[in-house]
Amino acid sequence: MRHSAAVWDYRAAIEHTKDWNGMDQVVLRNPQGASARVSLHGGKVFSWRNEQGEELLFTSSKGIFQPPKAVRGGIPVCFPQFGNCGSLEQHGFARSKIWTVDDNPPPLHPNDSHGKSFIDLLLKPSEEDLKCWPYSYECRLRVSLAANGDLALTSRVRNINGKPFSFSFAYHTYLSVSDISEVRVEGLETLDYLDNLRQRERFTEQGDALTFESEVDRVYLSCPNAIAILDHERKRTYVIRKDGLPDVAVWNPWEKKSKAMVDLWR
Ligand SMILES: O=P(O)(O)OC[C@H]1O[C@H](O)[C@H](O)[C@@H](O)[C@@H]1O
Repeated sequence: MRHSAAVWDYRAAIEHTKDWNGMDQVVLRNPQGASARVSLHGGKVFSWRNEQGEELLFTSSKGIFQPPKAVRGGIPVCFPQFGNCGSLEQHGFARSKIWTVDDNPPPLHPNDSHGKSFIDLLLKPSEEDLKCWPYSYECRLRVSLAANGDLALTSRVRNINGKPFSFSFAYHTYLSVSDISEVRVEGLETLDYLDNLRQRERFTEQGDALTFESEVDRVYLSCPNAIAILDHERKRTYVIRKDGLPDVAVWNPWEKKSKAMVDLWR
């Protein structure tokens, strides 16, 4: 008896293109029509759409793309520093560097490859970069879009020459939500957090879910590996799963009078 099966060619689901500014970008698609767009500027996922074509990530309307500035929105990669806890620029330099595509990436695990498209991006220091941060590293970012539309980001940082260094790392994910007063975050209850609005003083979360009535800028410590963001108005729930990253930062700016998100960028 002969068997036949449709073979999923992940390469066919990847499109290399350019944005209006001439910057290289990569579009991943899944068979159901979901997509993710990744810019080589910053290695940033700046669009993630579901099967209905709805955008799931927020990008500032003032975020006109002008390298080397990082537009506020999408999923900026914070490396080798998160926030301003170090000598480097806020959130490190990775989000404003030009990454390259690895044309020969390690394959997906066979049990986890059906209908999945992915791209591996690499960041390595230039001679100029070494003057600011004198460590030889290779940062790999794999962005994958699954058959069910799930988006996954996986990073690996390699020390190239054995000279020790320490770093912090974060995915600064901007999710698109409706009215912020209709949003709640579940999974952070009872946890300790550092409040950036109070000189990083330590508090314990008291509510049964986090809601937003004013500006919030916190780092929750030692979080569970799944949290949920419920958007009641849109009837949409984002479940964020993580592995290997202990803390969760929650930031929502606030325009006091209009209760609208402050739509700024630097
Ligand atoms: O303005 P950016 O550099 O993009 O950073 C945006 C925000 O990032 C973090 O979440 C910080 O805790 C905030 O204080 C900061 O304002």
